Amino acid sequence: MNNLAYAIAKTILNGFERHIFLFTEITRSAKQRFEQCQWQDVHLAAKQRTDFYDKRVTETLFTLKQDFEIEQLDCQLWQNVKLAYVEMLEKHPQPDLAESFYNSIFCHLFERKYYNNDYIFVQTTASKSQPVAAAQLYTRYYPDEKGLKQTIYDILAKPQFDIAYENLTRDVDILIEQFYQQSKKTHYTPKQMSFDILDFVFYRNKGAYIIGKVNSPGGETPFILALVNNEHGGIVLDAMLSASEEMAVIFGFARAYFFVDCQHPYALVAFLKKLIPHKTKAELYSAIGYHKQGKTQFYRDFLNHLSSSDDQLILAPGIKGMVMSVFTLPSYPYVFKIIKDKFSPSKSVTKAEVKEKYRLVKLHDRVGRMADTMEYSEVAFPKSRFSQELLDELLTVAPSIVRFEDDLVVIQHMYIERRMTPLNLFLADANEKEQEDALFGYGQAIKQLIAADIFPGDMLLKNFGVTRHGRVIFYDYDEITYMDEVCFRTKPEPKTEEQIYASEPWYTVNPGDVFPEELAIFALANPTYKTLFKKHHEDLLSAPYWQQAQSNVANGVIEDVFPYPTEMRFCHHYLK
Ligand SMILES: Nc1ncnc2c1ncn2[C@@H]1O[C@H](COP(=O)(O)OP(=O)(O)OP(=O)(O)O)[C@@H](O)[C@H]1O
Repeated sequence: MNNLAYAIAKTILNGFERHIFLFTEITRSAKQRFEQCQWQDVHLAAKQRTDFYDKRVTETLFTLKQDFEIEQLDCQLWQNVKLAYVEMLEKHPQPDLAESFYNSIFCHLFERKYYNNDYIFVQTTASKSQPVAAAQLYTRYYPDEKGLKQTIYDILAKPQFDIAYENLTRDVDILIEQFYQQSKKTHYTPKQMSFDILDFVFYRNKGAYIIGKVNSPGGETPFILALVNNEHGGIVLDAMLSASEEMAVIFGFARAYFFVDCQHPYALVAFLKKLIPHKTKAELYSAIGYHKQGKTQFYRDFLNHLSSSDDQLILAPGIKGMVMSVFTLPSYPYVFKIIKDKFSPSKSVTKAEVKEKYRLVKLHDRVGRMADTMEYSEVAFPKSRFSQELLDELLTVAPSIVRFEDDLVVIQHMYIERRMTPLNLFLADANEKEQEDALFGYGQAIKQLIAADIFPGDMLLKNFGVTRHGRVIFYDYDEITYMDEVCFRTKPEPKTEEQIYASEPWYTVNPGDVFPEELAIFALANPTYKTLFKKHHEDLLSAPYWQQAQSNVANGVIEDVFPYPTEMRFCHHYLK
């Protein structure tokens, strides 16, 4: 192997290792933030960590350009760089992530035509790595040895929290009862059971989660145990979830990423995939904070799906966006969103501002109410897979970023996110019970977003989607702002005839003024929807609710958002 290739490969690996070092450091400190209720710091750390990867890529590119004067691709040299890198990864604990980092570097340096396995890791070589297979991820407990309760105490003591549990006896009794109620597979004697518990606590927002499974002759019962801090120096077991749908919601694509101090994400993702089969590996990588790896994995999955399907990419059902053009592959549950070259006159944002808003959402706590997006550059699709209508549309609305290369359509920049059913379409097809649930969810989504310092801007029904779990999620980010950028007002009462019949507002309206009562006029014009919405969220139709939310945000109040139904909380068993 030539020395130059080796030196370049080593520089890239050094950049990656610095990334892992800093990522691990900030991830590890999540335990302390949980114990000490440092909720503002939790958000800050989440924001900072999401940015780490891009920062390390930029630094590494700088070093490479400076040390090796890289300009044009030397084919032989870079094939050797990849070989040297593969060799270096043989005993590496995170070969999968290191490969993605390599891809990021290469793709920043050279053109798309070289993005193949000679130069980058389109396909991974990581699964052959030994250390990953040997990773110690979980501890097996046998309740027969010390008794059921003591075993559960041992499991809960393992994280070695610096603060005590508020009332362990009470919580463990409820926990045992919950297992009994939720899963028949746990109806066995301690002698017949064992528990596999992941050695890492998952931290996110104000919660901590212990994840594992019960093994018994009846089969496996995967579960997630949610812990919260009572903010008076005690930890409380808050809920136990064992239904796979509920577990999937905890790992949902609209949540912030977990902080999990695991040095073997490849093995952890494989373990989680068995517990929550609904989730793809890509989603699980993202959920544990490796969102760039999630992106790599998503693209691999998507290429596989493309080669094993034959349906056409089409415009996404629903009302067309004024800023984004959105398309989808019916057989794949994602949408592809591109920013149009020109926006409708009613939109005053610029392309750069739209990108900035999407970035804000990536870094902000999404509180289970904003879809996560993956941002891609230079994405190539086979031209034969586009419907003519879609191709015509893209070339009309975004010619500057769509081009043809041989039989490919290459899109210079796009976002990819989970496909949902637009709320306006969902409501049109729903029965009254489903409509009520969805409108309840719509109001909840708005309440949780504003409590998390996100003013959604455009709250029309078409800007929200309904997931397959029935959750309502916001996905139109071009008008969002922080709460202190708006002024919530009540419309003044008209007094004179002139004012009553005025076709334009007779009072002054400043930029940033918002009249919450207008939500009922614009978003809820349909009287049935308005009535159902008002049943649960009448408060959202007047300014004081919003002003209170705004002042809470300004005072640093961070509300609890539980990623599970409130009726599952253990406190219902002892608080009356
Ligand atoms: N995740 C998704 N799942 C399903 N459909 C979606 C999704 N995201 C967007 N759409 C569809 O594409 C349309 C336009 O998307 P979006 O609201 O993001 O664009 P926009 O240009 O920002 O909209 P607006 O004109 O309201 O500003 C939506 O109304 C919806 O029909």
